[in-house]
Amino acid sequence: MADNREGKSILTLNHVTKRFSGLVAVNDLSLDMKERTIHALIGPNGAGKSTAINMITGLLPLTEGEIYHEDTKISGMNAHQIARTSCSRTFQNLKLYRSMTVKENLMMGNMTDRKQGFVPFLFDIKNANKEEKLMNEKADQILEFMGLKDLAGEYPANMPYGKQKLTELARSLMSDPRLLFLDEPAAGLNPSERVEFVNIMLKVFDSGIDIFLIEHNMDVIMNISNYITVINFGAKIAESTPEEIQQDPVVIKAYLGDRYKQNMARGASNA
Ligand SMILES: Nc1ncnc2c1ncn2[C@@H]1O[C@H](COP(=O)(O)OP(=O)(O)OP(=O)(O)O)[C@@H](O)[C@H]1O
Repeated sequence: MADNREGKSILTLNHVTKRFSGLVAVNDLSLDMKERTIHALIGPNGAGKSTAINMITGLLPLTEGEIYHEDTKISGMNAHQIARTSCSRTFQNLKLYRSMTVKENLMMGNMTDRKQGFVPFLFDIKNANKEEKLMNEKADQILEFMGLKDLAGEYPANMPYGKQKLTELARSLMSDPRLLFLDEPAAGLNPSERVEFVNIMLKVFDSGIDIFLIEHNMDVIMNISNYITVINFGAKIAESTPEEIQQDPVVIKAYLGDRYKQNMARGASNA
């Protein structure tokens, strides 16, 4: 896929830093994600990836710096305000409601992102009924799109982990995002679930939603991302296309390791 570096910026981080008392978790990180791309943020454990995504989506305040979604400054906004700028996310650890069915989880996801909040919804019965009908239809469409229609009435605990992950992704689509943040979407998936998830991610991208993702699985990263930013100890050490990143000696030393390089060489000679 083309990396679209000349395109319009959809997410911009300007000199973003996060300090937890003495520890610098994210250190002067700048990044420019272009629209119509899948942009990956990678790095070793503890490099600061989750902290970065938590700041971008409003779960953590920045210590320094600024973040923009297109031309809107989103640093300083809370998570709900940022969600209303057409950003949506999934989490490293699933956050599904265990006592609700798959479809109820989708509808609840939309409820928490509602523009007027939850309380007016409770008192405005006429509009609430209309809105519930629309949400119902939308949930059905998304479940169909994601291949989850047959599981609409199922409870998450009764489903394989891969389907639970897909349910979380489906719920994140209920708010009509333009930009989707995925925090380790392939973690815990078996190889066939991983293939299914990647295919669905690409389908979501093809539907017009740009994707920013954190992921440790290099097959996933190298196969689907257009552009990669690599961080180590909170600071950016490289950014480029997947082809260039996997050849970058600094990235190999800090993260990918010599074993990855040898596997790549073996793969190339077997091709
Ligand atoms: N709330 C917190 N308070 C103090 N330190 C924190 C907090 N959250 C994260 N850290 C520290 O900040 C650093 C970056 O952590 P972070 O979870 O962002 O890394 P990561 O790259 O997402 O790691 P992983 O790949 O293991 O998920 C780590 O040293 C971590 O211990």
